[in-house]
Amino acid sequence: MHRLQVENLRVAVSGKEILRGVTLSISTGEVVVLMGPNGSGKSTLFQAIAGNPKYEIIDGDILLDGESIKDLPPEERFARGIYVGFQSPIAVPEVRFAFLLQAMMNIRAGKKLTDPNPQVLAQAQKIAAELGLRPDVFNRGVGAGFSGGEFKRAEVLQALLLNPKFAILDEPDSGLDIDGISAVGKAVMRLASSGSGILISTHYARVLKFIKPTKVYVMAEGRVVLEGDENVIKRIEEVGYQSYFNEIKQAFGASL
Ligand SMILES: Nc1ncnc2c1ncn2[C@@H]1O[C@H](COP(=O)(O)OP(=O)(O)OP(=O)(O)O)[C@@H](O)[C@H]1O
Repeated sequence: MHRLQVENLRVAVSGKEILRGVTLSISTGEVVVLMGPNGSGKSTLFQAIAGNPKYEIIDGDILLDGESIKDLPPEERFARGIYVGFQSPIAVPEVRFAFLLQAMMNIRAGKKLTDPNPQVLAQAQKIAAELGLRPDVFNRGVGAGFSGGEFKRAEVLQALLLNPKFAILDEPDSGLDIDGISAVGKAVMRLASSGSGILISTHYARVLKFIKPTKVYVMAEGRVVLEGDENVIKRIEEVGYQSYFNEIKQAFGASL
């Protein structure tokens, strides 16, 4: 079993402190859902875990199996088994999607980027069919004219191909049609049952139709303020964040 821990993480962007002490953990095989109002810091956390240098770690740590990875470059974190799918992936139209997938798998296997690896495309085509992703995407540039839903499916496809220790997916359900939500939800559960640890952010309880979380975290103003189970998601959907936070405060006298 592997464990990814975020400990009292404080992160600044452009000199502004956004994360103000985030603590959470994920083990392989778990499906952890991260919720929180707009601007609470979910994407910032994902960028910091990925190692985006624009996100300055002021304090705290990120540990993989007890070892700090916060000073490692993004590619080394990737090589160690952490895959992060972003909320708004960047298009790189000059690189064919099929080439990106082959390069990604080669890097992980310690091979040269350009080494031919025809099995990758065959496997990716199979996964694309499961995700309802049109096969012509492989011959297009990365993100070149991808619709919002195609972008999201392409991110999840990469996670399925890699079967990483940890797949961290920022709102993988946003912008997807009903079939897409179902396909992505099932894919996430399959990834977890094949041993990956999953951390996904979402704004909607509809994911619960397909995803059974082992744990739910809620962020507010740069911190994790609550940990619970899927009932937390259901209640937030019913009453909204502010009323939910008020209910918790009244019940437990907690400061959120
Ligand atoms: N480069 C930046 N400069 C200044 N503020 C930033 C920068 N990047 C993010 N922020 C701020 O950090 C806060 C957290 O943003 P973040 O995108 O992490 O939130 P989120 O929880 O993912 O929100 P959403 O649910 O809307 O996607 C926001 O107030 C945002 O405006």
